[in-house]
Amino acid sequence: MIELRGVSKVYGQGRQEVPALRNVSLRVEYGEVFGVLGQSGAGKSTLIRCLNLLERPTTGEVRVDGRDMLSLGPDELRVARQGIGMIFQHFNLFSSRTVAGNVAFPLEVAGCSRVHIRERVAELLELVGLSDKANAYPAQLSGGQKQRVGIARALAPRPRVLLSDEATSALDPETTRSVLGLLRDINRQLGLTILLITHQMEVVKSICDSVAVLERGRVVEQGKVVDLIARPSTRLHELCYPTSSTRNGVVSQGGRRVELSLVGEHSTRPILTTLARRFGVDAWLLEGSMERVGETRVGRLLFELTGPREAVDGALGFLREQGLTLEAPHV
Ligand SMILES: Nc1ncnc2c1ncn2[C@@H]1O[C@H](COP(=O)(O)OP(=O)(O)OP(=O)(O)O)[C@@H](O)[C@H]1O
Repeated sequence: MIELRGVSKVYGQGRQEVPALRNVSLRVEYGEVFGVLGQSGAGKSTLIRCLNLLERPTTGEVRVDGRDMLSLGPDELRVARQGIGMIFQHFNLFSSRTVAGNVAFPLEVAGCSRVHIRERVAELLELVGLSDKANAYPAQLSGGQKQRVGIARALAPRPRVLLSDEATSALDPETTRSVLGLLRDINRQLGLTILLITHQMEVVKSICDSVAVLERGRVVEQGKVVDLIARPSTRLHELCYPTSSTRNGVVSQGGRRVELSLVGEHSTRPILTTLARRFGVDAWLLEGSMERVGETRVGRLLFELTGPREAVDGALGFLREQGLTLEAPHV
């Protein structure tokens, strides 16, 4: 659906050159919610702007919905952009237009009839839960409501792709959750592909199917969110559990230290009790957490096993056989 191949973007010239993207390749499948996670200055805005060609890459290829974006002439590009909706951190609403007027705007630009516009606007306001605010002005709305108007406006021309530029960064945690929930519903109901850029791990955990981690203009990691979070050696895991004691060292029981990720069904089993019963080892819990990543429960346990060497080896072998993601950091 969206593909970047070897995309680089350098701003400025000569000694003023700033490389914002370095050889970025990524692939977003149809119907996915794909997150690009990165700190300030990582190149996220540049990346999203290279997708709809608000910024032209210095080198590389950009494909959106089967179109080679860099080969399009001005008219074709205008049509292609109608298939790409966008929402923004600061909403970018017209303050002099009502909610309905804001949502109607792209339809007016596209030359749609008044009747069609009226019907479509009503339908969209219902979708985002703002039917009762049609005649309000942006200044009379909360941040979350403003972003809902932004979403309705972006969806008006029935885009195939929605780009979200830090859409929840200016919102409080509860409003963030409700706007993310709306995006997830829209993704499911309309089969809309969503690419969002964010610096918030919570956003990735709550709605993204896949993620690319961007650091200093490079994609350092890319894949399914659950798979990456569950593997202790990944950057996403490290970002997700920043205070992990595996590296800092906690009070040791002198045993074999194990870090375990429990995904889905595995997270519901009494794993430590099983080890104790079956192998006669003691499991000393050092750290643990259980949370939702999208709709999957993902648990993380850090513990030490003590007991006779063969028993500990047996317990570790058992964990491996169970297909549990297992890492035994050096003690
Ligand atoms: N128009 C420009 N001219 C020169 N340098 C730029 C321009 N736009 C961005 N940059 C530089 O490119 C790099 C990436 O910037 P970009 O805005 O893409 O990052 P970002 O991850 O979106 O950051 P933030 O989250 O702070 O918006 C930064 O070093 C930035 O200073």
